[in-house]
Amino acid sequence: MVSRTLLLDCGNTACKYQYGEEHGHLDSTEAFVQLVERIEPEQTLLATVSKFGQTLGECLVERALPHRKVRVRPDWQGLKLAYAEPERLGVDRWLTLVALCGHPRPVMVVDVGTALKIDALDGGDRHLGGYILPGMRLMRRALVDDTFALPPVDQDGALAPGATTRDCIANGAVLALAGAVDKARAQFGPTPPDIVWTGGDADRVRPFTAEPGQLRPALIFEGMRRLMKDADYMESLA
Ligand SMILES: Nc1ncnc2c1ncn2[C@@H]1O[C@H](COP(=O)(O)OP(=O)(O)O)[C@@H](O)[C@H]1O
Ligand SMILES: CC(C)(COP(=O)(O)O)[C@@H](O)C(=O)NCCC(=O)O
Ligand SMILES: [K+]
Repeated sequence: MVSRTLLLDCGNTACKYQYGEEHGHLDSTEAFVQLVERIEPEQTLLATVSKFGQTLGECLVERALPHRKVRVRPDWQGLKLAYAEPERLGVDRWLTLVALCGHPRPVMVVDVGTALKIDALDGGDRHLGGYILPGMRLMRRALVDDTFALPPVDQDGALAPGATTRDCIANGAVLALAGAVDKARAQFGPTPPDIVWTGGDADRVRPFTAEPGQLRPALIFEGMRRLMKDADYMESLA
């Protein structure tokens, strides 16, 4: 069943899909319609935190294509969420925790997308809370939008102090995000957690942190595949 299920992970910048061995990005509803007409999935599992993802959900309804939308379940398989209102946690964040559930040591996930999200588990499937920061592009764009003199910057950054405006901006974002990740690690208790990285911009930050950790680009899909194996959970979405 999993192999004939189309998995969609719609973030605020990019909508990613997996279908068996195939994966890619979808940047329009037309591209989405072409995809489903070509592959004819048995069903679609949609995880979205974006308007575009919501539109794809409507598109599936209009075409009467079988689909389910991932919802946060506060007590999934003993995964205890730190939020008093668990349903407020972004499904993308929850899916990274689902993927890491059962990790035998404290572990911190760093998801570098539109926003940079940090969440940690204590090694016993208890969520210790997290952080939400502007991601790489948002951080740079905020400077352009709210100043008169600062230009848009596209180049990759590094940790060294800049000697041009562009380098100062590019490297400032790297410094802020890599620094935040290093600082966050110390907030999750006396045992420094393992680090797992995901998100489209992970490799723009990861090389500049103290601990390289592990890169798992498809972590959200790993979470979705785990949920697919849980018939009760899938049933609860129907
Ligand atoms: N094919 C691609 N399309 C869009 N963004 C991409 C692509 N490949 C890498 N990226 C990078 O990934 C970032 C988005 O990361 P992602 O984790 O998908 O964010 P979100 O889940 O918030 O949409 C972009 O800012 C861009 O730098
Ligand atoms: C924090 C987010 C905007 C991140 O979105 P993304 O960077 O993946 O596009 C998303 O996880 C979200 O809408 N969360 C709901 C609020 C929360 O998690 O507390
Ligand atoms: K995301």
